[in-house]
Amino acid sequence: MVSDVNGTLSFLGASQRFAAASSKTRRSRAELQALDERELLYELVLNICNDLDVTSLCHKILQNVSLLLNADRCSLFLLEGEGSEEQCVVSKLFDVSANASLDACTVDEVRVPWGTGIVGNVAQTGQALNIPDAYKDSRFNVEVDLKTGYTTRNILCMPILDAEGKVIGVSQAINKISSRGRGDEAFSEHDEKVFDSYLAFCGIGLRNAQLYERSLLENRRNQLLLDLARVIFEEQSNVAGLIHKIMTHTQSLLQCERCQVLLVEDDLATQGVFSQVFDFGANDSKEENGCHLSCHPDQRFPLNIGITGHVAESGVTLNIPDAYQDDRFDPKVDEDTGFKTQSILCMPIRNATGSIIGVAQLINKLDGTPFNNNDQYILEAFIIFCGMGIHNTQMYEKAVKAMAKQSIALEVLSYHAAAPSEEVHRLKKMAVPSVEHFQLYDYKFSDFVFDDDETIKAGIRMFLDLNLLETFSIGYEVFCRWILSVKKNYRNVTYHNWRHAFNVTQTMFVMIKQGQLQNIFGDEEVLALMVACLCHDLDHRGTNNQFQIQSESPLAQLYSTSTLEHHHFDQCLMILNTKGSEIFGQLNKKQYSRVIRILENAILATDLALYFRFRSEFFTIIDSGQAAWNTETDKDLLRSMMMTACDVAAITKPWKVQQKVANLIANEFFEQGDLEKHQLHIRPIDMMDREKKDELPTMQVKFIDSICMPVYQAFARLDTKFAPLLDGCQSNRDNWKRMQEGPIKITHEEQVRENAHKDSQESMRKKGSSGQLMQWVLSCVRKSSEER
Ligand SMILES: Nc1nc2c(ncn2[C@@H]2O[C@H](COP(=O)(O)O)[C@@H](O)[C@H]2O)c(=O)[nH]1
Ligand SMILES: [Zn+2]
Repeated sequence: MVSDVNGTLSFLGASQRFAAASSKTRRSRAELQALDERELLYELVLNICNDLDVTSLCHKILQNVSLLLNADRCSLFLLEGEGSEEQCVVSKLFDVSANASLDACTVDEVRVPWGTGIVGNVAQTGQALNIPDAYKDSRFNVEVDLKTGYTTRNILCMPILDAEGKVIGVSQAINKISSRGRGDEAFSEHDEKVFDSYLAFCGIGLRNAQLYERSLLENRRNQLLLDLARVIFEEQSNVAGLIHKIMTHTQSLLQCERCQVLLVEDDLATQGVFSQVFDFGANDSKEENGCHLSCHPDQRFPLNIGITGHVAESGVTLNIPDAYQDDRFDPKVDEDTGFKTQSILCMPIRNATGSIIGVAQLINKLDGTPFNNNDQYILEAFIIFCGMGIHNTQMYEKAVKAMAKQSIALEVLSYHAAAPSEEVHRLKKMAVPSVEHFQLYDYKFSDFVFDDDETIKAGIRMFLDLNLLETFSIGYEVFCRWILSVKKNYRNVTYHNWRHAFNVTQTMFVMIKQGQLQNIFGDEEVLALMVACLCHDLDHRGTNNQFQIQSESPLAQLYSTSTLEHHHFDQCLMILNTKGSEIFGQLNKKQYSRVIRILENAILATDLALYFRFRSEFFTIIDSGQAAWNTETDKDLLRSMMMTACDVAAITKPWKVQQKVANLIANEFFEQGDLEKHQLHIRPIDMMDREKKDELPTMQVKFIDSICMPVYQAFARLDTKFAPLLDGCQSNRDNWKRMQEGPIKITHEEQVRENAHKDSQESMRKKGSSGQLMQWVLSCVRKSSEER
């Protein structure tokens, strides 16, 4: 250990201590004494001018001073705590004689308060003191003589100034050795001059050595901080491990008996306590595994007690030289352990936002001195890194916990999301009527005449008709559980409920069948599209993306764009992964990832923002007649546009159906508008404002013109098989347009057509019930073939 900038012991290595010492061999004492005064002064200046090690330099200065002045002993003090309240001079080397080696000279540090005694006085005034009889001078402290048994007779004490004339230390020569062999000779005026001249050079040399030492110190400190930063960023997974590493570094750097880190509880419910205390002793193992690091997560104690409590609450650093003299110190902490606390350096640890997350406390420096500014300076830098490291690690631990919680929540959710076995078995036993029974090939299909069970059966029928269960080896029970689970995961909201999803799926089914799209799409795409339609609004809350953002819902925090659509897809995956509902369970890896990719794109495509982004590209390839339906890009575009066409297909339905659905949509919009008014305190847009309900016809015309008409026109251009969608949309537009002027009068012809459609639906339904026996027979056949 060597001295630091303040003149106190620090951590520079022994090799560095002597590295800078002059390489020039010193002349013998006899040779030096033979020189005249000018030559001697020159020789002694040369002797010190290359030494950049403060301690070795001080030793040389004192040896030279005792030679130069014929003094028996010399001492040197350096200024510490410059400009602060604690400003003092601290002995560097004490009572050095001309022949004493450096090792023999090292003494306990003596601190002389500013202005006190002879040394303190010289430091304060910057004036030399030549005292012929020390015992007659009131400033002389006899204690030292009493302690050492040495008798001080006379003293020559001089300030050491730097190049700017500032006091940087004090040197003192004691007891002039008389040339006449008598003991009564004091230091002369001539000695004062010689001492003054020599100290002028010494001051410059000392300042240079101090600066050099400071730069070494700074270098070493930076190196240590870099090491610490590396350690901190290596260890991000566990707070205890990280703190152990930090404390090992801190203890070895600052050489103290104990190093403690106390973490503040950040859980709101238990705030106001230290939640974890880590204690590392100088003799504890550096190995994390076999370490004596004691961490007591269960020993929570209040924040407002003792030194650590004071620092945690006030955020102020405390540097206490004698703990027992400080009222805030609680001596009980030593009682049980037998440990004697002497000095304490205690600092708050802050995170990146400046909040106090803990406290670091160092106790008792190994060399018995109090903690100095230098220690404080180093610890401060350490603490910044520690704060970052602890904060990051805590965040990481929290994230790991949150992930674990999330997977538990998912497990629970998945359990409750699945349809109950009784329902699955009940459905499994039911007959599934034909496509004709439900009129599933009809663009004019409406679900209103069917109950929930029938919609489920119609859903199954569509998948059976497309041969998807057989193609992908989907077990019938698995499929029943899956479709029931999908239905169960739609909320009972006004419009975005199971019925809407079911109708969208039916439109997709007609488009595929009537448009003979199985010639373009493979089975995987058909499967993905049908699943996408049925799942595309899963867990919809009856409020749109804008509402999620405005209400800062957790969903919006998770996904900033296509918020709900991402959530619908997540829910879809959750059901697909639920035990017993894995309809993709028999797909090979390649098929599975392709189907999932198409499924995700299709669900996301129901965000109208994406429809607007991609539709012009679609219209261009349709109009150019250059569509390449064998390429993934064009097929992807086609699938996305089909999702929109199916999603808004209520607009193509017979007028009565359209009116009913438009009212459901409008009511759900108004419910959102109410929430916006009363919860978010914002004014809803006209479409969601129930006060503007009379404007529904105008809004429907706008909706048709801006969104629906362009997509159905494009499909009608693509293939006339899709024209009924456009016709239905056009007819509804006409009706809404007419309604803008007043209540609609339906023409006789329109009424006849509407009634005919209704009758045919009703009669198919009835036929379905009278033909139940037949269906039952068929289902038995299917069941027995499955069992086989
Ligand atoms: N103003 C109207 N908006 C409608 C109508 N039908 C549907 N929509 C809106 O279109 C999107 C479809 O996306 P979804 O996946 O959420 O169903 C959505 O914003 C609907 O509210 C209508 O007749 N009028
Ligand atoms: Zn939808």
